[in-house]
This record gives sequence, C-alpha cells and structure tokens, in this order.
Amino acid sequence: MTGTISDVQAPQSNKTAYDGLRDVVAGGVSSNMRARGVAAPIVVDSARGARVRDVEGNELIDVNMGYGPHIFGYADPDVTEHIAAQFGRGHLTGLPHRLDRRAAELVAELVPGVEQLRFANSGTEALMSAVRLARVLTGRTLVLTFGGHYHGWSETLLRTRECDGYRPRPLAPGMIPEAMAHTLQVGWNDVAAVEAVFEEHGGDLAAVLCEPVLANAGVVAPAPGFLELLRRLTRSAGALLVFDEVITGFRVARGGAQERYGVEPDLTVLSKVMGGGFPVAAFGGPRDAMKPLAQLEAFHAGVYAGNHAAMAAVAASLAKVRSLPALYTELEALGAYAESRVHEAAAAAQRTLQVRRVGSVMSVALTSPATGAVDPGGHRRLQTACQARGVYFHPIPDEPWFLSTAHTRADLDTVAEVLAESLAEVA
Ligand SMILES: CC1=C(O)/C(=C\N=C2/C=C(C(=O)O)C[C@@H](O)[C@@H]2O)C(COP(=O)(O)O)=CN1
Ligand SMILES: Cc1ncc(COP(=O)(O)O)c(C=O)c1O
Repeated sequence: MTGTISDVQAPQSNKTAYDGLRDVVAGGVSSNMRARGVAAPIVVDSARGARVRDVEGNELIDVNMGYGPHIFGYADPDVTEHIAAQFGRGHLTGLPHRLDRRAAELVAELVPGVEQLRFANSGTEALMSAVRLARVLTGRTLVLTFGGHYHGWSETLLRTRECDGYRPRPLAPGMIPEAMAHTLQVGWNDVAAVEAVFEEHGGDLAAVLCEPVLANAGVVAPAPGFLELLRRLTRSAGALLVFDEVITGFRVARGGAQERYGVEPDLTVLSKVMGGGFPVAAFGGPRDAMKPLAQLEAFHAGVYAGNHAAMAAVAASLAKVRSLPALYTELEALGAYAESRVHEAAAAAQRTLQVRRVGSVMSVALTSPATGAVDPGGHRRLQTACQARGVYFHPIPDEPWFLSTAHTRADLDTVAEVLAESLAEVA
C-alpha cells in the first residue's frame, strides 16, 4: 500500500510546520478559536492521556484538552477502541443502526430533562435545531440569550457580548444584521434585566437560551436562584428554557448542570464529553417537546448526523461515565486540588490571578496589578512562558482549563510550579 498518513514528513519545527500549514489552510487553522491570540503555535504530532506531543517531539501537559471533550484524557482506549472497531464494520450507511438506541438510551438515562433526542454533528448544528424546534413549539420567534455565552457560529446565535439596548450585535463580518432581529441579549445573572425583558416581551419569547454555567467567557456560575428564576419566568410566559450543555453536559455532574443545580430545562443541547472527542452532538427533551420531530412536521437533517461511529463514541463514552460511581467526586477533588495549587503559585510569585471553577472546568486569568481586571496581553505572555516550560493552556483567558481523569496530582504540581516560575518572569 502506498504511504500512509504517518509517512508524512515531520517538519523540523512548529513554526515551519505552521507556516507550511498556512500556505494551504486559511489562517493555518480550521477554527478561528485555534488562532485567536496564539503567540507561538503548536503543531500536534499526537496526544495521549493528559499530554500533547508537538512535531518537535516536545511533550506538554495539556489543560485545554481540546476544549473539554476528553474527560478521560486523550486516546482513552475504552472509547477509541469502540470507534475504531465501528469503522471496520461500516460507519455511515444513512440508515438507522442498532447502536442508535443504545446511545440515546444512555443520554436519556443520565440527563434528567431528556426523554427523547436527535443527534447532530456539532454544537452549532444542534443549537440551530433546538432554537428552530422552540419556535415550532411556541409559534413565536424571539429568543433571549446572555452576553459572553457562546452557542456556535450560526447566523442568529454568533454575537458580540456588547448590545444596543437588548439587541446583540453580529460578531463576524458578512453576517446579516437582520439575523439579530429575533434575538435579545442581557447580562448573565442580571435579574433586573431578565425581569424587564419578560415584562416587555414575555408573550413573544419562544425561548431563553443559556450556558447554565458560563464557560466561554471565563467560568461564571449561575448566581444562586438565577436558573430557578429563568425556569419560573419561562414557564409562566409559555417560553421554553433551553440549556446549552455542550460544555457542562457530563462535565459538571453526571447529569450535567441541570442535575448539579436541580433545574430542568425544556430542551437540552449536548456535545463534547458525550462523544469523548468524536464529533457528535444532540438536542433533546421530554417526548412532548420532541413531537414535531417525531411526527416529521419540524425539519432536522444531516448526512452524518448520528452516524454509526458517532453512536459508538457516545455509547462507549457514556457507558464509562455511567460505570464509575465516584467519577464526579474524584473530578471535584481534582479540580479543588488544581485550584489550590494555582492560588499557591500566584502567591509564590506575588501576582494576582482570577480563578473561577465549577467542578473540573476552571478559568485562570492573569489580572493587571493596576486595575485588577483581566489582562489579555499579560495572559498571552504568561501562556507563552508556560508553553515553553511544557504546560499548555489557551492564550485567550476566556478559554477555561478542562481537567480529566488522566491528570494526576503530580501533573498539577508541575503545572503549578511552571505557573509560578512563569508568573515571576512575566511583566
Ligand atoms: C457552550 C457551547 C460551546 O462551548 C460550543 C463550542 N465551543 C467552543 C468552540 C471552539 C472552536 O470552535 O474552536 C473552541 C472553544 O472556543 C469553545 O470551547 C458550541 C458550538 O459547538 P461546535 O463548535 O461543536 O459547533 C456550543 N455551545
Ligand atoms: C467563537 C466565539 N465567538 C464569539 C464569542 C463572543 O465574542 P466577544 O468576545 O465579542 O464576546 C466568543 C467568546 O468567547 C467565542 O468564543
């Protein structure tokens, strides 16, 4: 057989590799988030457990972990072996597969608010479909979201944090300004603003959509009672409460944020941990909410949606999640240990970090001594220094750290030591 992909000539350095990449891949990446703020790019050769190896052969402890899907670490054999085997048995026929039921039953068993679902390929796709389903169910079009929450890059959900009044602004060039006409946006945990929106627009709202724990603008937990307020107001206004649990699902608790905080939404969107790193997402809810799709009145499609490899990934990942009764206790303890070591590192370097954690997802951001605010430039310099010392986290302070069962306390001690050394040298 002619050369395999592993025969690709390894370039001499990350920079050489990245420059070559940029020649044929626009921006050198297939997601803007991978290039935003990158000072010194890494080009990956492989990843296993809690470590990523670059093309120069450097091995780094990774706390970005591909933005959160790998709760058991990279290349976990309990997951990858099932996916690989499915490829050998055929992974895409465009027909229902026996694995579909197994995967869906595991989601429904673990997530309180899901009785029935549809699978999709990405969080963006699943969120577009969930919002459309909410509009079918209510006959309304207006959707309320929250500043800094990220719900994918679709035309009506990709927006800036800033707003004109309650109207969000499109984030990216080329977006249709009118696309924002059916969405409002207020500040996260802003009770007065939410109540004002319901006072003025309650009868027009199809849905309120949120990350129940904000994890795309640093980590910001819901204020006590805030999710309960959204639940109460949506129910009384006849709007749907939609939880975007792409990050929090199977991450902050076995049943996601809705289990951790005891608030059940009308629709739930899931991805990341659900597939253990394989591209798969889902949206679901009570049978009544899914009826327009069950009766094929509402539209949702996708050639690769729910493909057999994705179903193998979901079934394997969630069977493992289900099989470990102490998993979330251990992840909580690991997160607490990481948080304490990060605080010790900051104290040792006499620097201030903003550290915010929910379970095993934690944001760590360098702050300006003068203002106390997050210092994106300083954070990038800190990230570059840590990366050079063998620890990888994202250069953008919005992007949190994701821990996994592959991270040991010794790894976290190393991360803290590298952080302290780097903080001491970074202006
Ligand atoms: C809460 C939430 C997300 O965090 C989310 C995707 N997150 C990320 C996307 C990234 C990227 O496109 O490269 C990297 C991170 O910025 C972020 O975790 C999505 C979109 O999912 P997808 O990228 O699969 O279309 C929906 N909801
Ligand atoms: C991919 C993506 N788009 C949009 C946003 C929101 O951008 P802004 O910084 O303008 O709030 C974020 C925030 O983290 C994001 O990750």
